[in-house]
Amino acid sequence: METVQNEKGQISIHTENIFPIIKKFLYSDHEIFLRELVSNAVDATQKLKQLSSFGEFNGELNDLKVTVSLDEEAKTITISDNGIGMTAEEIKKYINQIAFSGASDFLEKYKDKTDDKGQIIGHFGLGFYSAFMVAKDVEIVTKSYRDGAEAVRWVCDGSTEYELTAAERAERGTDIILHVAEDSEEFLDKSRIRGILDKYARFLPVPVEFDGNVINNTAPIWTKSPSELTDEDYKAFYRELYPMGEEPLFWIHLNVDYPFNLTGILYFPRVKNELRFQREKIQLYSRQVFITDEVKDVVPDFLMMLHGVIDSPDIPLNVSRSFLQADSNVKKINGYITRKVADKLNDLFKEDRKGFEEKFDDIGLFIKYGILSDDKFWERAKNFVLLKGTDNSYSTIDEYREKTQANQTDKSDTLIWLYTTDRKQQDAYIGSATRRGYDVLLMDNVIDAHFINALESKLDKVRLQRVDADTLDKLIDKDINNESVLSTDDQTKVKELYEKTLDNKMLTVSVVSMPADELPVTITQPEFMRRMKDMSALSGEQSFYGNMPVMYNVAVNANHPLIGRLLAETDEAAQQALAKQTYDLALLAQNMLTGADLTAFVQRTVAGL
Ligand SMILES: Nc1ncnc2c1ncn2[C@@H]1O[C@H](COP(=O)(O)OP(=O)(O)OP(=O)(O)O)[C@@H](O)[C@H]1O
Repeated sequence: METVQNEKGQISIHTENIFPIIKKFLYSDHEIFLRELVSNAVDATQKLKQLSSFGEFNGELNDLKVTVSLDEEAKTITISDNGIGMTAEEIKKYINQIAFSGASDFLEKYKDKTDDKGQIIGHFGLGFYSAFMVAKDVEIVTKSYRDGAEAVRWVCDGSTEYELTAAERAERGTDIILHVAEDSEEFLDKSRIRGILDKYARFLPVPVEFDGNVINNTAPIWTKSPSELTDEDYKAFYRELYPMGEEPLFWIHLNVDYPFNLTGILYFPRVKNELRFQREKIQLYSRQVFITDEVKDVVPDFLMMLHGVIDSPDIPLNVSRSFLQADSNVKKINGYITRKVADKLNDLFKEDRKGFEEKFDDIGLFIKYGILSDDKFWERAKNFVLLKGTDNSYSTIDEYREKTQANQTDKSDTLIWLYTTDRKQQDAYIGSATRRGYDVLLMDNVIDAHFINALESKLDKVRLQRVDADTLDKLIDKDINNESVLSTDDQTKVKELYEKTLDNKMLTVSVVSMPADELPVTITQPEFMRRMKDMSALSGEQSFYGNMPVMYNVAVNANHPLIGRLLAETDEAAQQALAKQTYDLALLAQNMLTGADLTAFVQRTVAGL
């Protein structure tokens, strides 16, 4: 039997005192002391369980648990467990030596390597000594599980000296008693401690009791096998994570053990047409201990709008961000998650096309974002990303190619896909296009300006044009010349008349032979310039294109009967009035007639009735 020799000693033979550094360090993150101590307590109970399963511990396990308690009067926080406990020798070995050198190595390594908030990323590794971030004295009262072990007390006042004495403790296990320092009394508050526990200890595998309640779910569903779980389990867990959230669309259960360890559940939330989706909704755990919800770098950027949890002991948590990005495990994890997500989407598409279409308004944004940011994802997604038509039909890229091949291939053998960014505003143009049997895609999502560019660059011989980018004969130029009823001379006259009437350098007038049933005048905005302006508006940055004035083309339909009437008119004022009226009608069709111009138009029209 071991008898405890009372002793005082030096923890470290080094002269450098690490405690002032611990105190100053990670200032805004002092709360993690509780995570470190509670996870040590959990580890102590898990170790006992393991010993028992190996037959090395034959006593009663009883109910393994961790208790956190607060004594506001005595100004202490106590973390107790009924795990393996420690003998005096073990304290000297684990606390004085290993933990101390671990903590000082950690400090040595990371004290200069902080991020812009002055924090160490991941902040793992400080371990037991993080207690001194909030405590002036730390006391350990512990009794080993070993037969006949005696209880011991270790006390340290934040200098490198410690005291080890015999103590009283009825059962095996450990109490870590923190005598809270004056500047940390904020932690002597029930709701504060509860808040910290809820954050870090919510899914720890052993019951954690505080204030008479068990605060954690010891078996969160990501630790279970998918075959044990129902849809309702996944939904219930989502509600547990995000009580305010809408029901998720679907989810992916992640489970790998080679070449890295990772489990988790990723949920697809409903996002609709929002680019400001909520980020930082994925929580990162390491063996059920919450680490952070800043998963940037661990999860591919385009998957950041997913929700859920990832649990991996293989993600290095105490390295700076730039190291994390370069870490080969993190890269593999990124690739794995991207693959799993693509697989899931592909399955959904194959197994339930209708359901996939119904969800597409929600997941389309995300799929398109993935296509834009990750070529590997594009390789998969090109088979299931859907294009939505103004008739609300959905086609895959291949289906759409087939659908439009016959009627929308131009003279240079390029497929022209027409699209609208605003169904209402561009209604007149959509109408003209569909009358010719052309299909028009709906590209009204915030991300579509970029998606359109991506499609053009990834697909061979496909170009996208907004329905109002030019007259239809120019948009899909099949080299068919419509006969003009006007002579070349008359065409010049019409052009000059419109130029004089409109008197605007931003407008380029041309006379074009179009079918007689199209509008007499059409206003179009060239595709390239408009797209550049849209993209620069989306990026919110000042740019060359963003600052360019808007130029429009005014196409006068040579074959429209009104233009014939215009030429026949002998009075110049009447000619100009007609030109102006047809131009205003074109503006009106494009929703561009506003303010005083609109008022004048209405008055003129009323007067003419
Ligand atoms: N509640 C406890 N019961 C039994 N042993 C403990 C307890 N707390 C700490 N120890 C012992 O002290 C050692 C040092 O703890 P410390 O938290 O500094 O490091 P760690 O848990 O090994 O690693 P890290 O915290 O960096 O993941 C532990 O490995 C364990 O052996």
